[in-house]
Amino acid sequence: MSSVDEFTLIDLLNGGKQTIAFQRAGGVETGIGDDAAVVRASSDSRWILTCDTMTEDIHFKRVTMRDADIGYKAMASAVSDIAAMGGTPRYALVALSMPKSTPVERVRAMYDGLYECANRYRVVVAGGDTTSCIGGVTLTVTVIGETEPDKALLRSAARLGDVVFITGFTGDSAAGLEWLLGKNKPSEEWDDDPELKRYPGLIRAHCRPEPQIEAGELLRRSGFCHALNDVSDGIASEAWEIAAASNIGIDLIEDRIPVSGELLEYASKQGKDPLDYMLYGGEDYQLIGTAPAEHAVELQMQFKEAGLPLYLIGYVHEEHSGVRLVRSDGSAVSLAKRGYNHFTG
Ligand SMILES: Nc1ncnc2c1ncn2[C@@H]1O[C@H](COP(=O)(O)OP(=O)(O)OP(=O)(O)O)[C@@H](O)[C@H]1O
Ligand SMILES: Cc1ncc(C[n+]2csc(CCOP(=O)(O)O)c2C)c(N)n1
Ligand SMILES: [Mg+2]
Ligand SMILES: [Mg+2]
Ligand SMILES: [Mg+2]
Repeated sequence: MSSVDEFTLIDLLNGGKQTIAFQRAGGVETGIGDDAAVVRASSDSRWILTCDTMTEDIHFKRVTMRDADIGYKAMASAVSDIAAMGGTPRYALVALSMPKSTPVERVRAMYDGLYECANRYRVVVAGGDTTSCIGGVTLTVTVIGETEPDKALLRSAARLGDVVFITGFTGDSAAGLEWLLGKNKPSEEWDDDPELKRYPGLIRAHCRPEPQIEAGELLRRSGFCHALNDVSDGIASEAWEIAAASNIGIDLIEDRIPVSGELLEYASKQGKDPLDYMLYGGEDYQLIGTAPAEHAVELQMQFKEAGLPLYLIGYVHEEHSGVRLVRSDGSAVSLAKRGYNHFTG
């Protein structure tokens, strides 16, 4: 396994040409390769299908998340992939695997968090599955969302003449994770430690991410959005996915990428560059996408009216493929397709 990275592995799992033809005949309009699949539901509706897994020691530890956060984030990360398609989440199925020794109170707390998130985004939990397992707790949340025909916002839709936007701060979650791992304190004891109250925004970003459903729906309804992705693996990795799927290049302008005050403070205390967290950290669940430059101001106005932020952080480029970072002095450096990768990271 060590020689296969996560993305190469997924490419090996698409079932080959016959399966793709079978998927098309079955009404799958967008299959493996985007944040979620798009499937014909009726003449005027499309289902959006996605699932996301959170597993102990890979996505969370006792020292990085409270039990209620684990359930909340499992639901939030799956809902986020519906936002990344510009869809409206409707139903969820939840698969839970846990060791026989797991205290029932722990599971209860996880589900309190999971339902809190589901209620907030109006997702109906319609069922699931439960098994014992060897090892830690694993939660897999499948979400079914909805959109209109030809309205799903795909990674492959970026065009020359587009600007690149993002819906909010990135890097906070990765910094929060680093801070919590450094503290190494079981979450039950966080309240007793005043030090842990120093970066509430970073901890919130890591433990209670906010999937950008409202922004995704606004982007869909505006009719201006071309490509869209949610930031689960870091800006660099997600921008690369858009560039590769759309066959274009992307330039990100360093000074335009929004950064939170807490991340600036935290990174400077650690003697680190905040950009490392922003570009390569992941689990931010903001939306990054592209829209035609001539509609950028109007799109920003619509976001302003809705009380939502939208930052223009770059543009689509034809002179290169991949992603570059334009620094303050005007120089452009290639960004590695680096980010969180389950099998190489
Ligand atoms: N084991 C698998 N079998 C079939 N398809 C898969 C499998 N794992 C992932 N996929 C598909 O591959 C595509 C990319 O999946 P991936 O998990 O990288 O999505 P993402 O939204 O980019 O990232 P994240 O998991 O961080 O949300 C999706 O279309 C997904 O449905
Ligand atoms: C204890 C601990 N160590 C590391 C991380 C970081 N991490 C895990 S998965 C992932 C990418 C998104 O997941 P996926 O691609 O599965 O959606 C990231 C950034 C964490 N959250 N907890
Ligand atoms: Mg995604
Ligand atoms: Mg995934
Ligand atoms: Mg996801």
